[in-house]
Amino acid sequence: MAPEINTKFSYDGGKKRAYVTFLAGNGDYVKGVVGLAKGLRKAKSMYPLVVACLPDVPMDHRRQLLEQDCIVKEIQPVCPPENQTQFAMAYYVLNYSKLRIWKLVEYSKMIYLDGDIQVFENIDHLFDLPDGNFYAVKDCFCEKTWSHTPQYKIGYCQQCPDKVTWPEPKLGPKPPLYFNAGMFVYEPSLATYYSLLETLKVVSPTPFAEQDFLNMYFKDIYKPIPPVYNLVLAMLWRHPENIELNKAKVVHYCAAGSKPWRFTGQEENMQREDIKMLVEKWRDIYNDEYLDYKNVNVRYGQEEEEVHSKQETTLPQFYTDLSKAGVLHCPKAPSAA
Ligand SMILES: O=c1ccn([C@@H]2O[C@H](COP(=O)(O)OP(=O)(O)O)[C@@H](O)[C@H]2O)c(=O)[nH]1
Ligand SMILES: OC[C@H]1O[C@H](O[C@@H]2[C@@H](O)[C@H](O)[C@@H](O)[C@H](O)[C@@H]2O)[C@H](O)[C@@H](O)[C@H]1O
Ligand SMILES: [Mn+2]
Repeated sequence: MAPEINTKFSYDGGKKRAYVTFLAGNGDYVKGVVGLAKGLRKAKSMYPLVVACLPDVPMDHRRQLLEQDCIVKEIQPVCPPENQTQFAMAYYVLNYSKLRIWKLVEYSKMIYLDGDIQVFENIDHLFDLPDGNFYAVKDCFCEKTWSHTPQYKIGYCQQCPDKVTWPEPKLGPKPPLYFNAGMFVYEPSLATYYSLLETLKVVSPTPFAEQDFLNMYFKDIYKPIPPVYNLVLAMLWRHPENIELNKAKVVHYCAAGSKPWRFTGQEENMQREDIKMLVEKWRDIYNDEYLDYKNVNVRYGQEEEEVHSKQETTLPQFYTDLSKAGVLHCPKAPSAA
């Protein structure tokens, strides 16, 4: 039996890096997190996956995560101030607990991924984005879940800002760019962590819970990154002109009825061929036993070679992508040689 090899490095150039996700309850989101762990492995990510678990995550679910080589860390819930807010989804109140990930200061840079996200292509290069900013993909305001907002009411969306002009005289300044909080690149920091918790005490909760809160808190350092890094499924029918499906590196199964582990195809848009293809892509990874941690060690050696040889060739494309997106004004990309 080949010796167990630790197939994940947290360090890169002396700085500890890791992916992190959030798990609550004893329901079926654990399947999402197991799928994410296997997807990161298939994409040959060099960094571990930390799972921030609320106390109500049962031992059996934690065992499944440990078996997939996840780093399981228990976090305490974060409750927003007493409020009468109608959250877009009742369970969003538990999502404020995501704020605990700013306390993971054993890491210098982390990429947060929802448990209903899958990584189909290596995105390790995002860890090399310049420090001091908050990187995430712009969300879309066109789904019914946004019907409470002025932008929805007038048909305005940041994905197509010229379609409906924002009526500044009537509604005041255009809303700042708004990100989807299912995926973001951030730097853990105790100062930020305590500031977030203190600020939360004096901010009234809103329908998109911690996503609204994070957008408000980080609005001055938020830098949009291309939608290939977080394909919010509704974009496929709301803004297909902004999407190149075959280039999506990260897919976020956040549309109603799209969670792959409980997909029935009954809900609106769920009979679309692209949706059914993406659900199958997720299930292929989840059901692939060769991606289980216990089965990959023996093959680790030769695959690692591939990763190293491939690594040098991904950086220039990455810099081109992000400088094109206006995120990075970087000097001439390093030569591929
Ligand atoms: O019962 C739940 C609900 C949510 N989550 C976590 O909270 C994240 C945000 O919720 P969700 O993805 O359902 O929100 P959406 O992106 O669909 O609005 C999930 O991805 C999970 O990581 C969880 O662990 N258990
Ligand atoms: O707690 C609020 C949640 O808000 C976000 O989900 C929304 C958002 O994407 C809307 O734009 C869509 O219309 C909607 O379907 C979707 O559920 C995040 O994905 C999730 O992680 C979490 O922060
Ligand atoms: Mn999600």
